[in-house]
Amino acid sequence: MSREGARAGPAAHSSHVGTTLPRSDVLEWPDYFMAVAVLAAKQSRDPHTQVGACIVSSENRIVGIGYNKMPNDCTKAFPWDKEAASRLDTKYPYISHAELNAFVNKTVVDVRGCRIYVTLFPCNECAKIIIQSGIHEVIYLLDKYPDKDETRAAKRLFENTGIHCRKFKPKNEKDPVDFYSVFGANQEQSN
Ligand SMILES: Nc1ccn([C@H]2C[C@H](O)[C@@H](COP(=O)(O)O)O2)c(=O)n1
Ligand SMILES: [Zn+2]
Repeated sequence: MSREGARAGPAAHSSHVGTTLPRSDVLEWPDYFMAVAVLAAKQSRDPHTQVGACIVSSENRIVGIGYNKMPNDCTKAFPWDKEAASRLDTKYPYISHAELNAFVNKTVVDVRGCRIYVTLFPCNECAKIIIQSGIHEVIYLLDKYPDKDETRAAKRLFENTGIHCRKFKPKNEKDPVDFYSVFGANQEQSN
């Protein structure tokens, strides 16, 4: 069917008001939400890894979006380095994670029963926020650091609390955005 919509023939027309059929080739919800997370990630100033998160209610409403960033007014005052003689001179103690920012930016009081779409598997600190806030499902794009203690601890926390984690699988044939663009060209897509 053409993307411009279609004219209903006499048979098809019987269950529709008017003569023009509604478009059927729309984005599936999961692809839409992960695309929003990817777009949010593209706002990140992290020179190495851009991360996005999108919290979604059981009624498929977006209730929070975030990306990894330095706290407000700290973008220039703190380092972006991954390595330094002291961890205090790296970005890690200062950066505010995408999941935390999505939670801070929430537009509803309560996110219990929501799910979160994230471009990177959550760390243990974000896992704690997810658990404490009552989010019950995590859909992630890439498990980039499966061997890091932060990831392993997050998995333990999720397993222990029954939070369902699953890898995102696009539903539409054509990606609405290049999902893996935030991870660079040669990123492994299987994990
Ligand atoms: N759950 C997570 C884990 C990490 N991030 C952010 C923190 C850093 O900005 C970046 C990871 O940097 P890399 O070690 O790959 O240079 O990802 C996050 O937002 N959420
Ligand atoms: Zn985190």
